[in-house]
Amino acid sequence: MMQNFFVKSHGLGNDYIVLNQEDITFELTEKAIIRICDVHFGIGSDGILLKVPSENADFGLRILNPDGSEAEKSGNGLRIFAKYLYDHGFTAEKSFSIETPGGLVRAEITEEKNGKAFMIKVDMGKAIFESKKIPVNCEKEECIGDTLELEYRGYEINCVSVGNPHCVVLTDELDEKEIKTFGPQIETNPMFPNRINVQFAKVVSPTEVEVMIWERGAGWTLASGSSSCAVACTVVKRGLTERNLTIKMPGGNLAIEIDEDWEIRMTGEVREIGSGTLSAELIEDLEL
Ligand SMILES: N[C@H](CCC[C@H](N)C(=O)O)C(=O)O
Repeated sequence: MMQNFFVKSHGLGNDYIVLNQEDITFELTEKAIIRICDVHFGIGSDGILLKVPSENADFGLRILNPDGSEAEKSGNGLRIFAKYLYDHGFTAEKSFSIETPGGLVRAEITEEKNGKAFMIKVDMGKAIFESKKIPVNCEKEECIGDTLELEYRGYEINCVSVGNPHCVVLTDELDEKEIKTFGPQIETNPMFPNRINVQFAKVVSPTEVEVMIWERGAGWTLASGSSSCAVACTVVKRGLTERNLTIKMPGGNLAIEIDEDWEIRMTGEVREIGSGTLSAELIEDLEL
């Protein structure tokens, strides 16, 4: 592949730039990540997916947030990466394993469109509710239905890990202004040693939940796969919905299945936006 070749794709409006560790001629420092993800000084995206070698799976993946931090897992990122591997000739298989810092998952191309991957299913692994494994500073074994006091108000929260950490707030009314105000306060609250992804979720039926997202290290995004999994696990655990449900986000819907031992499967579409090479001038600026 060409040096500094990139592909930009989105899963329901949650967009990522895919790079291959073997092709890049620069060090992917925090500064470089921030610059590449910047919509004005870079390509612009909700993060970078970096293809890396793996000893334990067919492929390896690192997930980098636009603030330069690294995530353990990304649901839309895994679906976008699976499409990249299939469409750009890294595999002819329709099912393969991917190792992430948050665990090993399996991806499957379930539907093609004009010979390219379209619908992708990912076995996201098992939900973890134990506070110390999320991690959440909470005396209780699980942080479900607990109160988090912020400066001007409190929230009842439900915390779960799907490889990366999540804090779910159940609400009757979704308000973009509210999550953009309190999302960052929850994300960075000292209760969460590694910070946390935040979702506000409204149950609309036994099989449908509407969600708004404030992502750790990325802020407001139109969709989030791991957030969808975290919300689904929360509403199932609290007996509010069935185990097979649709998570509806501003960017689109994901189908989530939670089985009896909290294994999670997520299915949804991915679309490629474009591809190209990072200019030498951008690379020069990264090294300033
Ligand atoms: N910002 C997240 C990673 C990306 C999650 C989201 N884009 C998804 O599709 O799961 C974190 O720091 O855990």
